[in-house]
Formats: sequence, structure tokens, C-alpha cells
Amino acid sequence: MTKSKRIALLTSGGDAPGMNAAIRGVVLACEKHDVQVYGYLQGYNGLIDDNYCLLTSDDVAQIVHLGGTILKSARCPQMCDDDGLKQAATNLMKSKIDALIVIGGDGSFNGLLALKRFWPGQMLGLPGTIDNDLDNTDYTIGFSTAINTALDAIDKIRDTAQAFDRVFAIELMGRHSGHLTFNTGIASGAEHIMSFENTNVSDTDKTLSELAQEINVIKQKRNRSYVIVVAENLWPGGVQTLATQLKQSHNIDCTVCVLGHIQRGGNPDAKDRVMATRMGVAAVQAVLLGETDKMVGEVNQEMVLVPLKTAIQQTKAVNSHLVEMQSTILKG
Ligand SMILES: Nc1ncnc2c1ncn2[C@@H]1O[C@H](COP(=O)(O)OP(=O)(O)O)[C@@H](O)[C@H]1O
Ligand SMILES: O=P(O)(O)OC[C@H]1O[C@](O)(COP(=O)(O)O)[C@@H](O)[C@@H]1O
Repeated sequence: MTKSKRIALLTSGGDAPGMNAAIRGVVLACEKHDVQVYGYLQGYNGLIDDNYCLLTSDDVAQIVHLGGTILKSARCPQMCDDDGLKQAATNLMKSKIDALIVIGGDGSFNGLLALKRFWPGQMLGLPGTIDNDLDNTDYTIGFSTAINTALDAIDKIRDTAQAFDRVFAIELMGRHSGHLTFNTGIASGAEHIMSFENTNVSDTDKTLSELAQEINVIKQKRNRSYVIVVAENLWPGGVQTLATQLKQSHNIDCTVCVLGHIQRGGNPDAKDRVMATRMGVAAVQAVLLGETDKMVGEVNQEMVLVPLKTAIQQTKAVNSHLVEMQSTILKG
């Protein structure tokens, strides 16, 4: 790649701690190779509205430790129709962009593949989502930090739960995958994990009775706190409904806490900062080598390039050993 090459960079979908570290990695690697970085703002909206700023090492000097994303993020429905895609392609061509790097989740990668129909440039994706649901990478940017954030919150809930011998149901994010719920549940010593991988919601009465029985057994042995972690979008009606049903059907008081967007914020931990930086640099190297339509992933601590199509073919399953282990050491 010669001096005049241009890379467009944007963050899309749910923001994730470590996105800024990835942005910094891209910008610093580009500066080493005299590549200009066009930072498009607010996800794909920036491409459609031609809203960008040129990024230099000065702009990324103090961001490695910051959560969120300096480029802002968004969900951009216009990318799902041809008019939006054509507008994005026109703007990329107008600025003579050679390659587009998108930091986001599987939806954002679908956006890249859709844009391919109208724009011939190189495309690279970096996995950025707290959900860790992208296949062909061991981890996504933000997952590790989100677990630690949730863990910190649950440890605090445990203190008050223990003081009152209360039952708590705590809802975790993850959209339709249980990576956050399972890992946080195990790390926090939750008495019960309710996630897609281990919970039958087709017969909620049965599941509820079994849960109530478990809670009662523990409470009879010795009154103490009981923490249930619940994946969002799992229980019909949500976690509040679960608590109401426990009271109505089994006379068990259950306090609800929805951790929500707190899991998306905060300073990225060391693991996310290092991995995101590596991924940003690896993406630029891939562009310089002429690669396209690939996701940069981390497998066994090595950077890998995976075709975008393969990366989004299926959602990454929660490690079955974790699910099995949990059912061995604790019911639920
Ligand atoms: N099928 C698609 N075609 C075109 N663009 C898409 C498609 N799916 C998602 N996108 C774009 O990617 C954005 C982010 O996707 P979303 O699923 O919300 O988050 P994530 O990238 O974190 O999975 C969407 O708002 C949209 O702009
Ligand atoms: O902030 P929003 O738009 O309500 O989205 C919430 C969703 O975003 C996430 O936090 C992250 O998901 P994505 O990375 O796929 O966008 C999910 O866990 C959650 O279901």
C-alpha cells in the first residue's frame, strides 16, 4: 500500500469496552505505514451522512483506558435497504477510501457483506460485542470487561442478600446467548444459572417447581442467601415475571435486579485492552497485505483471519464443559 491509501473506520452496534483500544491500534498502525484514517461517526450512519473526521495519533493518545467509543456507535436501519447502502458506497468512493474496518458484532458484519454489493473496496471486521457470541474467535472485545463489571455488581448484591437471607434474581445481558450469564454465574458462585443452554422454558410450571424445590431445600438446611442469574430474553415475560410467579405459586419472595447497560460501560480490563490493540494492528496489517472480507479473531492467543461469511454463519455456543460442570456441582 502506498502513502496515499485511505482506511475508513467505524464502530457499530452495541458499544463494548475495548473499542477505543482497537481504534487506537488501527490509528497507530496506520500512522506507521502513512495510511490516512477516516473515522466515521455513529456507526453506519456516518457512512450514509458522510460524517467523518480524520484521525491521528494525537486523537487516540489518551483513549486506551476509556469505555464506550470515541467514534460513537449506533444501530442504523438504513443499511438494510439498497438506498442506504448505495449512499454509503457513494460517500466511500467520493473520499477515495480503499478499505473499511468495522468494529462490531454479527449484525455489523452483515452490514459489511450487504455493502459489498455496491462498494468494491477491502473490508475487515473486528469482533466488538460484550455478548461474545461470534464464532471463530475465542473472545470478542468487551466480553471480559463485561463479566468483571457484572461480577463486581453481583458480589455487592451478595452482601446485602446475605445480610437479609434473601433470594435474588439478577438479569444479565447477552441478547440470545448465554456466555455472559454462564461465565458470570460460575464466577460469582450463583446458586442457580438460568440460561438458554440449561433451562427449559417450554414448560415454565415444571421449571418453576424445580427451582422452588431447590430454593426450599437450601433454605431449610440453613437460611442463607440464594442468587439466581438469568439470561435476558430467556424467561417468558422477563425476570420480574419469574419473581412474581415464584411468589404466587410457591410463596417464595424473590428480589429482582436487572443489571442492564451497566454491563456495557466502564474501563476495559487489561485483557480487552491488549486483545483489542492486537486486533486493530492485525486488521491494518491484513489490509496492507490485500486481505478482504475477513474478521480478525483471536484463537489460542494468536490473531487469525476468518472469512466474514464463516464468522457469522452460526452463533458461538457456550462452552459445553462449563454447562456440564455447572450441572455437576450444582443443580440448575
Ligand atoms: N442484514 C443486514 N444488512 C445490512 N446491514 C445490517 C444488517 N444487519 C445489521 N446491519 C447493520 O449493522 C448494525 C448493527 O447491527 P446490530 O445487530 O444492531 O449490532 P451488532 O453489530 O452488535 O450485532 C445495524 O444497525 C445495521 O446498520
Ligand atoms: O442498547 P440496546 O440497543 O438496547 O441493545 C441491548 C443489547 O445490546 C447488547 O448489550 C450488545 O449486543 P450487540 O453487541 O449484539 O449489539 C446485548 O447484550 C443487548 O441485548
